[in-house]
Amino acid sequence: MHVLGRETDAERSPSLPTVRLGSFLARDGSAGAAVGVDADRPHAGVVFGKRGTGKSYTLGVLAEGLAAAPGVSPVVIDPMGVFGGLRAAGGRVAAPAIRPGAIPASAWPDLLGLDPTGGPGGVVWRAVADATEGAEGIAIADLRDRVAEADAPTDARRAAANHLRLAASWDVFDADAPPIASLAADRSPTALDLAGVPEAAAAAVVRAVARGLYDARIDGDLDRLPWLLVDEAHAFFDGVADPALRTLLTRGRAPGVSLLCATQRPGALPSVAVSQSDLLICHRLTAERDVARLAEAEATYLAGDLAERLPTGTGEALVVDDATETAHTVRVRERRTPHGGGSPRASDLDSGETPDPPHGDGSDAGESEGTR
Ligand SMILES: Nc1ncnc2c1ncn2[C@@H]1O[C@H](COP(=O)(O)OP(=O)(O)OP(=O)(O)O)[C@@H](O)[C@H]1O
Repeated sequence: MHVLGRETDAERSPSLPTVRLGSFLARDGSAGAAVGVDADRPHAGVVFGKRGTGKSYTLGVLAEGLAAAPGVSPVVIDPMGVFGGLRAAGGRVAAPAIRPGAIPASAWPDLLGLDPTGGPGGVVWRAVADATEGAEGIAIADLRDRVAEADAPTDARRAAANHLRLAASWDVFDADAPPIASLAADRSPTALDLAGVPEAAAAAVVRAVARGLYDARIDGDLDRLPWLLVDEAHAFFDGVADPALRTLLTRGRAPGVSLLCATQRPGALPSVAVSQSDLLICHRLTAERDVARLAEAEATYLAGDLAERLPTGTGEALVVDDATETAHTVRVRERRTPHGGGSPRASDLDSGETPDPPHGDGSDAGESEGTR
């Protein structure tokens, strides 16, 4: 098997943790040798592709494979709620829950859409800083108590309290939330279902999880090597999650934390996401800005017209392997667990409905199943 992200080490290679990705795709469309992804060492990677070309599916293939690999633990950020199928691989789907103290005081104004330099933003910043100093298990209610006692104008205190009330309504903050390291304590994959969670709250969750996994490895609280798989990643590089994701990209490999970002909008990711990635899996892309981001991999072996080289079929991808400095076309294997993405098709629905009577047969159509 050709293993992406692994320096050639022919003797040990077959026994090292590897995730099966698919097969090489020959020019005539036939499947060639098996292709895998190295799971022995930590990596940073991106999965790109237009809508419907197979990004989430590929992320699911990787999550399944990681769930079967020794010594690692996949955690999936699932903004669309499509990774429930991982339960069939022994995985769990968790509602997001983070401690308010997981977001640093300096990031709270931004999280609440407040100006950090003064007024209500300043009141919130101080309240979080004071409340979290030397204390754990802080609840949003504690922060509101601090705000009420703050030495600040009434208007600023009232606005700060209102914004904290809004944050409480997101239902992601919980003073008793389990430590982030518990998400990656064993090999079973965890999908954090963020479907329907407000954007700011989802960003807070991603920040807390990315930073929490990193800190847990640095502090020696996590035996396994976590892999954070972020679907729709463009949504998280533009807000409070950004610094934590950048930390994983630039410094995650030293403590052993991997990051895989999937997006249909590569152009909306920062350059560092591509320049720091040693794994690049690219399904079909057409927008110039997105192809340009891919070109920033600055790999000479990618020279030529990239858009031309991208395969067109669903589940087909160009993979760029930094370790061996090669680019190949692959067909991603089929999932072993159910995939929740893709658009619904009317022909897949088993409605049990009686077909409509032929037009003009004179019968009283009455109230049909579909209109009740
Ligand atoms: N490797 C594959 N093998 C077989 N079918 C696949 C493969 N990859 C994708 N598909 C099919 O294509 C559909 C779309 O894939 P997927 O949901 O991953 O798209 P996407 O690129 O994530 O789109 P979106 O941006 O809408 O989330 C899937 O539901 C699945 O049926």
